Amino acid sequence: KALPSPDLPGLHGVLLTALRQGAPGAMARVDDHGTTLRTAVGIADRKSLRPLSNTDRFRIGSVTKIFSAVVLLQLADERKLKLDAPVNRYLPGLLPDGRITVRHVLSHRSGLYDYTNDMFARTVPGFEAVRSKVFTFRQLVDRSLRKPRTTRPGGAYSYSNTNFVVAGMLIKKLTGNSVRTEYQNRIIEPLKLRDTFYVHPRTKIPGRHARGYLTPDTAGAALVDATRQTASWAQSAGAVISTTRDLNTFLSALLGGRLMSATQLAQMQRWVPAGSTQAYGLGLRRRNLSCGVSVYGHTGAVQGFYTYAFASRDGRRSLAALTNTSNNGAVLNTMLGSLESAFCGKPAK
Ligand SMILES: CC1(C)S[C@@H]2[C@H](NC(=O)CCCC[C@H](NC(=O)C[NH3+])C(=O)[O-])C(=O)N2[C@H]1C(=O)[O-]
Repeated sequence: KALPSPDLPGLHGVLLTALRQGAPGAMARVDDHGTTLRTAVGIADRKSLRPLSNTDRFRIGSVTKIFSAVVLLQLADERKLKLDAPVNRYLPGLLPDGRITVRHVLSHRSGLYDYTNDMFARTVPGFEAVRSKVFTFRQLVDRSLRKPRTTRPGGAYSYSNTNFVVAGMLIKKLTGNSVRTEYQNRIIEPLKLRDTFYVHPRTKIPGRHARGYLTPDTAGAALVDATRQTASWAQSAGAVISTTRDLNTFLSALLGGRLMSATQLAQMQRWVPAGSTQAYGLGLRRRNLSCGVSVYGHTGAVQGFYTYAFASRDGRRSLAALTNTSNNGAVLNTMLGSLESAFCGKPAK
């Protein structure tokens, strides 16, 4: 069943609402069976007032989790990894519970506590305390292990960045390479993602980019320029930099079956409930939209940037949307409307 045509005026309206709610800028790109629609409002830089553009690079936050999941599923195709094997088989002694499997980790059912809950309990002080820090994967996992598990292994979905730090450790151990090398070799180069980078722990976003502005917890307080950070608190859970075009190329390739076997793509889409209109697979979210269409991708929230990156089941239509603010629930919720405009078209009269 063909999707309704994308509603570009509606999409533009969503972005203008995000501006009214405090985002300096917002943009979106829809790629639909070879046709591209773009829209951008507001500014990339609050000092120079340069307008935001879809050519601007930005931090994609947890959309990074799809990159990590793709690498591990390719390793499963190469028989270097079994999804239902315990993590401790590959990383002896890492986790205190030998029952936690790779699948549990990639579907947020490991029960591993999310260390960012404490790290960012106070938004700006938490960010300032880590923005220049470089962490090892082990240090991040150790922070998590100081707290009790949130569920038994294979229990209910409970989102945790710790899971995708463990995913990064698995990538390093199973390939002998850095996460950066594996992203480059398996995703960025094959798909020619010219504006996609993993530069951790360098703090600069390479080339032309949007500046990102963190909204403080105190209402009315000035936005904090969060553009420069190591993103070392996130790494394989959230440190990739990209653009709307590259994210659409990536998601179209993924859902079009060009990044792994059909068997592994099916594994990636074994869903567990994750809220009333959401489900989670392996590093992949499914969102059910008001028009009955389901879309597949991930959201990202990293200091200064909110990202939505989703595609249709066959990958032939994709949307990437960005606002250069974060810690602003109204904006995050408003931007959900970009999915409706892109995949459900004009609302019924
Ligand atoms: C579930 C999410 C939305 S949050 C999760 C991950 N981002 C983080 O865990 C960072 C949270 C702190 C970011 C910060 N917020 C605070 O400090 C609040 N005190 C801000 O808004 O800039 C990501 O990205 N994921 C999104 C996802 O996966 O969809």
